[in-house]
Amino acid sequence: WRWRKIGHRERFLPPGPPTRFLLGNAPDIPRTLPFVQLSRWAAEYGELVSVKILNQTMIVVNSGPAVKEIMDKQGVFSGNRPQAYLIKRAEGEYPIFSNLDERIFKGSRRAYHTFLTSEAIASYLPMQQVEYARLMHDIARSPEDFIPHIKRMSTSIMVTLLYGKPVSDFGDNKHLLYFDAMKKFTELTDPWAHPPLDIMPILKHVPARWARWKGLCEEAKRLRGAFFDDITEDFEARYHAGERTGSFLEKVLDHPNHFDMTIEEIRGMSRLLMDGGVETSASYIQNFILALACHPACQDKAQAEIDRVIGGERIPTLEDFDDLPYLRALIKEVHRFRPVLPGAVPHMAARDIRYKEHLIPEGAIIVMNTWGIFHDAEVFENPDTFDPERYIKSEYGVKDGASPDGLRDTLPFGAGRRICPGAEMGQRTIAINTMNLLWAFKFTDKAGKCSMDLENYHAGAELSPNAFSCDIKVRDAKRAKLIEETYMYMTA
Ligand code: HEM
Repeated sequence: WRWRKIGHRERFLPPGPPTRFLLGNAPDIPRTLPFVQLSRWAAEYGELVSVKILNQTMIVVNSGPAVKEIMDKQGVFSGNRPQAYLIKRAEGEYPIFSNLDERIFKGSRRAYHTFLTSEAIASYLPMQQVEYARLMHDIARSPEDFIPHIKRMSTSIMVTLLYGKPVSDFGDNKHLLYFDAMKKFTELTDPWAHPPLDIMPILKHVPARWARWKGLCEEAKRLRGAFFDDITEDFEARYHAGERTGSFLEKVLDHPNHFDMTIEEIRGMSRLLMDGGVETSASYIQNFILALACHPACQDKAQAEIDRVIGGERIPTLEDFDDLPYLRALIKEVHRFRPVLPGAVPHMAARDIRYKEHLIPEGAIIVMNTWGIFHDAEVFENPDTFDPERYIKSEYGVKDGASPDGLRDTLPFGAGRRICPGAEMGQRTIAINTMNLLWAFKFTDKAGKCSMDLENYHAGAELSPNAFSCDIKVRDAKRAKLIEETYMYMTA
């Protein structure tokens, strides 16, 4: 009789869409942009929605207050991760899937808390400045390649932070290898593309000729190895020869007992930091440029502010950021309108969790619906309209009379015990690059082809615009000269 219950919603669960025998709601969740469907259900069923995928329960959290109560305040119960056999098979030690009580989770969080503090991040800045300067220089030289230039910058920022050497020192196109490997790797994270191995482990024994996923794991492992082996071996050789650049990994290896991690686990942690930091930052900056091209009035306003505060005689510095309220509003609106991780990264309940009249059972997957929260018409005026002014009118962008409870600037970076450990670093990369780009360039959609419609984004856990082109020109000759001189100075 237990079989007959598979796929059905238990009575004690929060409400949700009708289920089907065995499959539950699996057929109703689209493979592309699933968060749109989750948000429709949020509008229909409320701030907590339960979804069944075979016998697995998924709880979708759709409001700021619910995130605050369930994920932030009860973070110790809601901070585990669901297992992902395919990723583990391809990656080995990789702390994103570790649970809160595991040694590797504790060691890596300790490392983040020690070496990703505000002071530590400030100490990496001189190493990274050259990358920011190079991005402006590269875009000025070949504006049509702005997307590869952004990808190079974000890869290099992280390689420099972690391994103490810019990515171009490993070959001019090394960063493209990383993005190729990530493409295969993210295919493994598409839950609808593979058999449900985490729910039905017996499927792991299917012979390779009938299991496409086995070949995919091997391919992802090979491509990731082609990128990381080189960089890791180079770093370890330099480290053991006594070279010190002040990088994150050096600092961890200098204190082996403090973190209680094996060398394999430390290597896994640095791969995870790369994966956490590279594509997210690159996607955000592409989104930002697309927003400028699509909303020229917002671009004009941000540039007028930059010209007033900074002028054209010097390049912006981080200290300018606090004096640019419109730019800060624009950054927040891009995060709200097109969040890079619209469903964050799934958590799992370590035990039963109560919220109001609801019960989230132990073992349930918990999805923070960042998209749904940011597009809730009860909280945001015209949520489907791009409008940075909402963040000038109110700190969290909410409409008159709506409560900002549970909203915070770090919401796009997740929640609770798993909140993104690179949030401050990511915000800093975004602050510097957005100031620089607005100061340096005019972005124009001359062909009238730029659009932030969702159909121009690719599917997957990450919301990143499809490749697009826009006309990019340095704003004047004085700025062109300064860009060139700064780059020459930084690389001298
Ligand atoms: C635009 C930039 C970024 C965005 C939007 C972003 C967003 C996120 C989100 C939503 C999560 C999931 C949090 C959760 O489960 O509740 C996450 C996790 C993570 N991020 Fe970021 N992130 C960014 C940049 C970075 C950077 C620069 C780093 C590294 C320095 C980083 C490292 C990580 C790591 C290691 C995790 C996994 C944490 C864990 O499982 O315990 N991220 N990020």
